[in-house]
Amino acid sequence: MLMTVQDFETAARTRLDPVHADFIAGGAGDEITVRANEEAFRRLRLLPRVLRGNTERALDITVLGSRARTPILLSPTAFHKLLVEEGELATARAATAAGAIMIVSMASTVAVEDIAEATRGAGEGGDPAPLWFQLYLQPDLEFTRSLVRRATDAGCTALVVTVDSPVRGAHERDVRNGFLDLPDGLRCEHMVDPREGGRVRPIAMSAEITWTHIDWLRGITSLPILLKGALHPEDARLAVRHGVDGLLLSNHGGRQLDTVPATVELLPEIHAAVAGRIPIVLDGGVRRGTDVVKALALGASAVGIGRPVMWALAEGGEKGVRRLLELLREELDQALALCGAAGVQDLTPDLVRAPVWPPADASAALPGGVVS
Ligand SMILES: Cc1cc2nc3c(=O)[nH]c(=O)nc-3n(C[C@H](O)[C@H](O)[C@H](O)COP(=O)(O)O)c2cc1C
Ligand SMILES: CCCCCCC(=O)C(=O)O
Repeated sequence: MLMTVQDFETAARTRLDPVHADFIAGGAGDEITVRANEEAFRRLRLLPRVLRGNTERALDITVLGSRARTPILLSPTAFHKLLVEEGELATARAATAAGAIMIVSMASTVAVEDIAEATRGAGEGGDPAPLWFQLYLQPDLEFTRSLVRRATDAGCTALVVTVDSPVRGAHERDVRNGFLDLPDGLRCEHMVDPREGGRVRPIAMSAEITWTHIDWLRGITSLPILLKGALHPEDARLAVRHGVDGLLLSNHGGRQLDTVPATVELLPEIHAAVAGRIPIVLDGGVRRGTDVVKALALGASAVGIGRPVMWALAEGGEKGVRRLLELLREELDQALALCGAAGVQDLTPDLVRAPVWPPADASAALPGGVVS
């Protein structure tokens, strides 16, 4: 029975090629950050309010003009056709059924136009859930401009620019497994270049990209721009100065620079740096409704999930992802109820505790004055 995100992973692993399971689970280097993301959520404690009389909870959000029925969005993940034949079409239908924002990866195996088409009429009242588009800025600016135009024309309502990848992280599992390219028959649909007779370009992860490129992007689009992967508070402040509309606080699920901090640990500092001027979405290690509550209480406007969607897609295609999103919604609603909250807007930092035990002034009272 699939009751938790962990159950989806366990079930998916029985069906998946172990090489593909490693591609999903893996991270960079020693995978210290992969583990840190989940551990950091586990370390935090919730301190609920009581007797608040909230019989129903509001889970809906509006972020950068995009309305969603849940604060849990689908972070961009590559290559869904590795897992099921329909690939991103299945994911997108499930997202729209849940009223969840899906961020389409630039490395998706279905084109954004087809993904948008698949979501039409599939949402509540016929409205599709919002689609956002993730970009790795390519040094070939004309090619990047054509991608922005495609995403805009397809109806995407925000651009998410991944900035943590001047080079690709060291995915040692993939190297050991020899998983260095997509199998025959699959391709990154957005990298097909009509100017070059339909050649499929490699995705450039380029160290040439600077804030000047962000200014350039700001100048060619009126869509909201979020930066994904800026972790330093000074870069968060620079993002605001460069006209960026939001941050996706992410360490790429531990797949880029290993040993960076867990995102939820950075959240208070980043929240203070942007000082409410732009919204923050957080991803990395979100596996439970209580994790969503913790991130929102600490200042995130929404959270993203990456691997859980991949496991659910591998386990059961569109149905699997639908069930996953329902499950997380149920967990979130229950956690809100137990916190005494009427909805996500009621979540405040005082509901979260990072335990330091024993407290400094109490340690003298322990037997022998020992600090454990
Ligand atoms: C298999 C896989 C593929 C990913 N592909 C992309 C991608 O194409 N673009 C991107 O910006 N991030 C990508 N990410 C990172 C996710 O967007 C997200 O930051 C991360 O998965 C969140 O952590 P979580 O997996 O612990 O939820 C990928 C992650 C995984 C696991
Ligand atoms: C060279 C293709 C890279 C696809 C990007 C996928 C990604 O970001 C990941 O973490 O994997």
